[in-house]
Amino acid sequence: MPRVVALNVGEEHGRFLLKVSLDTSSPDYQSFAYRIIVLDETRRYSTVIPNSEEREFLPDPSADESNLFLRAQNAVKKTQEESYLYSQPFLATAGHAPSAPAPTTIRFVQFGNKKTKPWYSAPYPEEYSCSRILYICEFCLKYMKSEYTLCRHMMKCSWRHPPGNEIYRDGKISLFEVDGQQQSVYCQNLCLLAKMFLHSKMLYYDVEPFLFYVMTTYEDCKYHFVGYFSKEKRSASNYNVSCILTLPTYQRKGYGAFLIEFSYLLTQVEQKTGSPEKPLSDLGLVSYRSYWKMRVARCLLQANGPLSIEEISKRTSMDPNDIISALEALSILQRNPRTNEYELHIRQDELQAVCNKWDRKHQQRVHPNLLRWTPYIGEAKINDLLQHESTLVPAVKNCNLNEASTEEESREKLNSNTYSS
Ligand SMILES: CC(=O)SCCNC(=O)CCNC(=O)[C@H](O)C(C)(C)COP(=O)(O)OP(=O)(O)OC[C@H]1O[C@@H](n2cnc3c(N)ncnc32)[C@H](O)[C@@H]1OP(=O)(O)O
Repeated sequence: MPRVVALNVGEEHGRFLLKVSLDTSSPDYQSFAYRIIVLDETRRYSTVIPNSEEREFLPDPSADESNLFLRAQNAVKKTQEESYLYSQPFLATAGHAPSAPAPTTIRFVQFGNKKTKPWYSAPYPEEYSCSRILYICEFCLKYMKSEYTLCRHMMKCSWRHPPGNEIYRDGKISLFEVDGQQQSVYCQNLCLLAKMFLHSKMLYYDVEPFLFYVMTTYEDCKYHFVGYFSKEKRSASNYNVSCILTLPTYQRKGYGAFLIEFSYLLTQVEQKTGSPEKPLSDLGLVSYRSYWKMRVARCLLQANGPLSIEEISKRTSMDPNDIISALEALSILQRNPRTNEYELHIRQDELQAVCNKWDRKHQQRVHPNLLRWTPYIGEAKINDLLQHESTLVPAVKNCNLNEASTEEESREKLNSNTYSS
């Protein structure tokens, strides 16, 4: 009888399975290099992978294997109960996230044609958390348990880009703005995906107050997902990024820096200053520190007169605290030990070196003239503006008053008049 050397349990297509790798040194199995046997609830071997025609060579399971199966089945049932608890949305959004990561058996994520190992567990529904490989459609972000389901889905899925407005395009790079309120399922799926690469992420289901900026690369007539950042529609704390992610397969290619630069461009258009939501992850911190250093160095190099931190903040849209941290990182801000006062020690060649290094590493830059975007103002504000506009344009107002019976109709008419002219 071959010796069991490894096992893995899970549920597939409603069947409870035990996958066992066998020691192939047994004489009966000499011709087999490696195999996985799937034992089902009836405790009979039901499938042999990879060559199902070799099934006839397999003996019935031994008592040991059957016991192993029962023990594993109980263990998995317990894990499923726990993972169900952690997957409850109210726990995740009410700030009661578990201190330990939720139990999961997901070892790989198949995203498009790329397979990645997740870094952390995400609260996918229990039947998905128990899959060894989670299959995700790279366009609509629907998650599935088997490759077969994904193949069937890909034949039907007509999405070829994120469900929002394309607000930036530069060659193959595009950015789409997706509203969490209008595309809640897509955005929830995006948050679950992000959770697999972020330890501290808390938002999974309450996506309505956020806008999502999704970055894609265009290839084979499709927009392939690269990364994204989310942003509160109205942030009381002046955060301009809530969560940022580059898919691991695209990391360390400059896309993260591009997304950061893009987020500051939006803040600049809004005529505000902003900062990323805290706490930052380790990777978030390295990426932001590197960007802040370059941005402040460039601002100082371009200055042709005295500059205050407030003025740097205005020019860069950065929060003053982040500017101070960048000045310290550039060793510009120093405390005079004699006077105990802070002084700026600027060396142009060092600042230039910082900028040159950044330019060499980050070929893909954000070009503000390619942005097609107006800041989010919300439906209530649009209604206010429309009302205000109707008092400013008497001709349109008269036309509406004559023809429209309700306020809503008159707004619709005003809209169609404004756009058709
Ligand atoms: C507000 C928040 O959301 S904080 C959470 C941030 N997000 C995460 O932690 C999710 C997982 N991580 C990620 O998605 C990515 O690592 C990101 C988004 C943080 C960075 O994306 P990337 O595409 O890798 O960024 P990019 O290639 O532009 O590199 C940015 C800088 O970080 C550095 N960096 C990126 N990854 C690493 C790494 N693994 N080790 C060391 N440095 C790294 C780069 O060297 C670069 O520094 P440089 O400008 O001095 O060369």
